[in-house]
Amino acid sequence: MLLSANQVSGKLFDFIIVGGGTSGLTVAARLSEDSSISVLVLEAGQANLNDPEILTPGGFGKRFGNAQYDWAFKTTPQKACHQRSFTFNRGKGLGGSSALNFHQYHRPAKADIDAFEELGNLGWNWELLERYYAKTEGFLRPMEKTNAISYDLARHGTTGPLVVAYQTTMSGFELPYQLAMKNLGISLVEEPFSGDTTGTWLSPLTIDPQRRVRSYSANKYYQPNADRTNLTVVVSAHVAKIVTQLDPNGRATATEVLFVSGEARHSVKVGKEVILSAGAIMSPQILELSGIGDTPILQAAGVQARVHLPGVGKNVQEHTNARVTRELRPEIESEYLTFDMLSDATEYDRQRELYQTSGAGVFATGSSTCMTFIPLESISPIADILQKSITQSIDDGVSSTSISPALKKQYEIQLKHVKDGEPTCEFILSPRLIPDPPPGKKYITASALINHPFSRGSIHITSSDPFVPPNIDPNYFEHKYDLLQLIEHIKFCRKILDQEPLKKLLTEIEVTPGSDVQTDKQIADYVKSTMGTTWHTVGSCSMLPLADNGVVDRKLKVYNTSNIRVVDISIIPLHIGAHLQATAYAIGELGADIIKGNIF
Ligand SMILES: Cc1cc2nc3c(=O)[nH]c(=O)nc-3n(C[C@H](O)[C@H](O)[C@H](O)COP(=O)(O)OP(=O)(O)OC[C@H]3O[C@@H](n4cnc5c(N)ncnc54)[C@H](O)[C@@H]3O)c2cc1C
Repeated sequence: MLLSANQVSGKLFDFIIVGGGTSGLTVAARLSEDSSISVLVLEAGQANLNDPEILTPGGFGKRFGNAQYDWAFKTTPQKACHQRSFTFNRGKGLGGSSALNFHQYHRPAKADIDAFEELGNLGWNWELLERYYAKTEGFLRPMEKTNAISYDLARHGTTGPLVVAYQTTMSGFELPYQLAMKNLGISLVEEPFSGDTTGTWLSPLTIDPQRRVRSYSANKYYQPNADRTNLTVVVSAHVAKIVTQLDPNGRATATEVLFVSGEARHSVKVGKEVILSAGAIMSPQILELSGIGDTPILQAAGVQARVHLPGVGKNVQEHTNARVTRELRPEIESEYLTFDMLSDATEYDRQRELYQTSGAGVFATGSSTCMTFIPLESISPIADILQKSITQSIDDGVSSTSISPALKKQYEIQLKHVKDGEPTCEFILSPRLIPDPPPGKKYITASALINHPFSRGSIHITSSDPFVPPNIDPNYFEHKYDLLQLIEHIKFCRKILDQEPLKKLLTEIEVTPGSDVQTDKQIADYVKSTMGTTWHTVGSCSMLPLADNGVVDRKLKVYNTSNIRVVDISIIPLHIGAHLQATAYAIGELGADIIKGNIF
């Protein structure tokens, strides 16, 4: 049930979950299955329940920058990107980023998950995570079979709360894209949920195909359980700090959580555990505000250190993306659905009406569904040279000690994945010009993503004020390899759009980067000037051994605390080749089972 801050103020709860987002509401739903324990969720944003702006699938992106839904964090100026500051949109309100995301739902490659175990987290491997991915998923078979869709039902969860389904309204580019890829030697993947993602496939989406609405943690994990008397949710409750007591060995035990609602400050008492699920930006911030982090960073921000934990807010990894856009030929454009249509005010209203009356049109669709995951050698003739250069650069860093033994372990796995031909490059076809199309034309965009960056950034507080956002530094292109790879990706995006049968749908006009951008130097400059985030930050509360700068152990317990866990996407220690929501839900499901003592 939803209660006000005053109604819970001063009260005791067994479990207090900070953040009612993707992982947080998953944990809350599972823990409150046991009616003998009390669970409180504190969410900084509003409830936003049954809100058509969230539920309408094609409305994604429109809420960016709107404080009711989006934190809209800003990064520090990025020196390798002409000092640009990037906006890191993050969902605010019940559902968190699952209320703001673009609906794509899929799993990473097996090797990505097995790497968690290789880094010292016994049991965190594909075989285990596969069960929790399935537990979330309520996969629905497509109502109509098309040539572009292939799946193996045995690999999907069909009884989980989250509706996962293929898009009912296709853009029209799905098959031409897959055929173009085939002509480029990239084959179709029969079932990308199997742990083998290498190739081309269509992503299912978290859109309910019957009701044509967003399926997300608030309407699938919270609302069906909202009448449980042992599950309390308070919205507009901005958590400021976890209060801890130290034992003689310096181990911290959470006793209270302080939060601000409106102008008023409140505290709630914790009986068993505090679970941080505030996401990759805010979970490290709350730990640091609570005096858990790297002592010099805490002191500089005016926070008294309680537990010296240097890994907090470090090891930050972020997916990046850059794009090539071409115009659709005017004589065939009426046959294809693109989001560009919405930049025309009359068409926007027509599409809204269409969606409201019949659940059809652009607003019923999610974002891009055409995905490709492949190794660099599949797309670049200089892959080998680039890979030798990054290997050398890592070796040099290790010799000069600029790369720590802990980071070396991560890089060894990354280099092994490169050598083994794991799919480190991602391509997506989007039916639109990104970001803002002029009215009257249609476009398609081939985006290239760097999914396994070698660069590492940080997220740290600079103030003890919980309303001052942390300093977010993704440290883009710390390693030149990340940029050099992206240059090769852009060249391949051009090849994709220049390949039949896609080619014949397009005019000769390349909108971005444009035909005058040809040399590697020009492409590099284009990437630095236009590249975007993929909203996929991980690593800021890494699950790693303490000696390797870990923040949580394999049971997601914060080191040197007795009852504080982090259960969200921030615990991923090494980035994965997938969009993150499926993994955020799986971490929530697995985290709940760990807390219940069902596993480990
Ligand atoms: C714009 C965008 C598009 C994306 N598109 C996709 C996609 O198409 N497919 C995909 O797989 N993934 C996508 N992702 C990524 C994926 O949705 C997220 O990685 C995932 O949902 C994160 O889950 P989380 O539980 O870690 O954090 P969140 O879901 O972000 O939850 C964190 C919650 O904590 C709350 N909170 C934060 N600070 C406080 C505080 N101090 N006090 C109280 N509450 C607090 C927040 O308001 C939020 O509700 C996208 C992400 C974004 C932002």
